[in-house]
Amino acid sequence: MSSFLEGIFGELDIRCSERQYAAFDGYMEGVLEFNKSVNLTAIKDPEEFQIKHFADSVLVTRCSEYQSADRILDLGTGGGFPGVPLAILDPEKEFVLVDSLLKRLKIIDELTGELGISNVKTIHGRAEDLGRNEELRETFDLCVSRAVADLSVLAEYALPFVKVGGYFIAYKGSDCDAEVRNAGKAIRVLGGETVRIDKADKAGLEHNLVIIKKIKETSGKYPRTAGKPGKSPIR
Ligand SMILES: C[S@@+](CC[C@H](N)C(=O)[O-])C[C@H]1O[C@@H](n2cnc3c(N)ncnc32)[C@H](O)[C@@H]1O
Repeated sequence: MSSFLEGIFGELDIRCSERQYAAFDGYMEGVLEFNKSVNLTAIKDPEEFQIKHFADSVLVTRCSEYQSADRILDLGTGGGFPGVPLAILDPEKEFVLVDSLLKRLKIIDELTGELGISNVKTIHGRAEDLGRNEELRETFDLCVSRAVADLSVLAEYALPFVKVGGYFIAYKGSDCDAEVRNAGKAIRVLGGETVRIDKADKAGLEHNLVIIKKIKETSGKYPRTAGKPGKSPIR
């Protein structure tokens, strides 16, 4: 199975050891098995899984903002994306995976434990609550997040976790210019500044990485209470 992934990673100039490929295979098999009883992903075909979950997750490794980060938060990780593939690729970095659904995190814990992926820690909770926890607030070099919320909402979830000088990278669809424009005020109010949008156009992938720098502390007013950012985004 790993030869298919090797082919895609080859196109992306990503190199892995046999052990890492075995971890990717084991994680996919585990997710697909658990997926029979707990909804983790709509993707069931192994090749599509490797493109949309593994290759898509690890494209961020080309960004210098990722390369220089040591402590990384994956917000709304679901079945472990992009956090687990990144943790397999970069065992020297520390990954914290947050989600409001405990069932999904327990599966990630079980699979990463079995596969010896020791640089992953999961935390259960909503971003709006955890973002006020002093042990987490403004402690991450980088926050990444894929398929969680509109950027104006996501900025309120993510930016409180990022250290001043660190980055938030949002995985977005191929056509996200209007979404980024609409989130301009929220990003500014929360202490961020959009640096650039990286377009992914390799290996059949179509997405954008929106790279936001944290340039000043987030006001103590944010994040607002659970549910508020979604109901009335900062505009
Ligand atoms: C569509 S899934 C995406 C999962 C994964 N990031 C991916 O790309 O496959 C969105 C996930 O975000 C989580 N989520 C949504 N809002 C959240 C919040 N406010 N705090 C924490 N997790 C949240 C959901 O529980 C869900 O697992």
